[in-house]
Amino acid sequence: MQHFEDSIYNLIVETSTNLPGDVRRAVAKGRALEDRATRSGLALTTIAQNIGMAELQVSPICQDTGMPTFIIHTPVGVNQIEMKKDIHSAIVRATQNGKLRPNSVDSLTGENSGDNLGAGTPVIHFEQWEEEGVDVRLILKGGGCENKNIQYSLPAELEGLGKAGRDLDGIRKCILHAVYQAQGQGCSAGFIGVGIGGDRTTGYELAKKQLFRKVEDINPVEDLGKLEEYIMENANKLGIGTMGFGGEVTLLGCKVGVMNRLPASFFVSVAYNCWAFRRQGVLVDPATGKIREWLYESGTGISVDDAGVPSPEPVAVHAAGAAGSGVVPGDATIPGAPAVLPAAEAAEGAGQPATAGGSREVRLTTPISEEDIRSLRVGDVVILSGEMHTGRDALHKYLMDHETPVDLNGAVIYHCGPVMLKDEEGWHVKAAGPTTSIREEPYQGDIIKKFGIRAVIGKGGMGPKTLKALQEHGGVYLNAIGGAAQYYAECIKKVNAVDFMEFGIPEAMWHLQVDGFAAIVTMDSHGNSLHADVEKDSAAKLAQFREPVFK
Ligand SMILES: O=C(O)C[C@H](O)C(=O)O
Ligand code: SF4
Repeated sequence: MQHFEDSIYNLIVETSTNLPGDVRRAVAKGRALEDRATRSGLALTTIAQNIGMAELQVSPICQDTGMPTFIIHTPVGVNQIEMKKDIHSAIVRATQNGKLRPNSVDSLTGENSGDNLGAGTPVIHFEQWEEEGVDVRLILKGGGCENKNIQYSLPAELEGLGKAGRDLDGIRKCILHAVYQAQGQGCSAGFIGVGIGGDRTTGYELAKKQLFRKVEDINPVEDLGKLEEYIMENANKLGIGTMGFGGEVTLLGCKVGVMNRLPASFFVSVAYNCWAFRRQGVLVDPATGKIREWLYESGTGISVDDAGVPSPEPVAVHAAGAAGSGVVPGDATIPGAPAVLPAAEAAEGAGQPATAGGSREVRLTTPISEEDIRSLRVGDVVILSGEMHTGRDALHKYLMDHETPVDLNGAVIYHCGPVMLKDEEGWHVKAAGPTTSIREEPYQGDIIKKFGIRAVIGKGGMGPKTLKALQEHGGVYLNAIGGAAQYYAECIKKVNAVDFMEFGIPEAMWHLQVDGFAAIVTMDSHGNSLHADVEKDSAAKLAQFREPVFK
């Protein structure tokens, strides 16, 4: 198996950077359902553009390259210990080359191992089979969507849906609830794998295994096929939309599997995967270790455009130059502005009642004044230039009772754990999309006030405590498009400095010079929150699924 390490390295790179054909078709289908002029439509356009950029630059689609999880079938007699060593070595190499983010963190000390190896990482499941080849499948599932996995123990009483019994209809309710509770926080529109039965561990395993099925396959169990079809027809009626912006498309795929259970247990386990659904597989020659065959259709050449035409060449997406803050009315033209903007203008030009309608494009340069922030409203598109600072879990906790190394008055904090590489010239950003902001809810309001921060960028929105602080202090929450790591990396012109490297690369405080960084105001300083509105609205819509369907 001389070439096995190389084969695994290629598998990792392909999985991280090139979204497979079936997933792309699902994204294209979603785009066709969504009005392009709405906020969700614009988000899908950015996602499509990001998919193209990642492939072209052979860089991670999303900065969170997840928990590398391998499922491997080997013929009897193949040395699994050697294979494991090769996998580890390929993981280290992919991390060094910026194809994977260092993602393995000591749960007690918080220390990042730096090479993606550590207790429990990567995850490798071996199984023997009677075929002659070695089948290796890999999924890179990020932390944000992993956090939205959910397990139900039936019978249960479900919010909005009432009683869910130990039958197909109870399972139906669990799945709809799972989609609802994820809101936009797992970077919807998502894919779900569902495991019925098993115990708490094997139920989740079964759910994750469903994610290895092809998006377009047909369930061999007739009842489960009907259930999948029903979910695909109805989950979109929840109106959560891409990134939780509200809209027509919330779910791109649903796969359900079943196994036996104990008489006393009835688990329904749901694995939620973001749109950045990165999984691939290879069939490997057991003698040489060379790749014989790729197991999922390559994404190359498969358009993510709803019209089915080849995607346009990805272009630089930053807004060019001119310094200074200023509010630009929605119909103004900004040369070289991000791709999201022309579509927003088109919406207004056509006078469509898009949810993004009435929004403006506002250019701001850091540090930002309170006056500029107070003028912003939910729905405005902000185009930022100047310096911003990354900060996520470790930094927020730290800042609660420490000082900051840089002046944060008027500053912008970006909830982001980037992929970074260093060479003789210094640090380079390889991928830099937003992380789920709600994790900072316990700290954010206090931190905003303590340091005079004016804007927080992240994804998925924040809660009432932060909203109150934004109102009192004069701040905004800006929602960037989750997973669009190449799109945002392009806006980062320079790494000015870094603090707290001891937190590890994703958690360090990176001081980044940006130009034309576009994000949407989803929480403003007047007490408005798009996230609260969408959650309330989708909760009301969930209740329409209360009555039994599968009797
Ligand atoms: O860790 C990250 O960069 C993002 C994470 O996957 C998330 O969705 O919050
Ligand atoms: S940021 Fe979004 S797209 Fe990336 S791994 Fe997390 S949930 Fe997935």
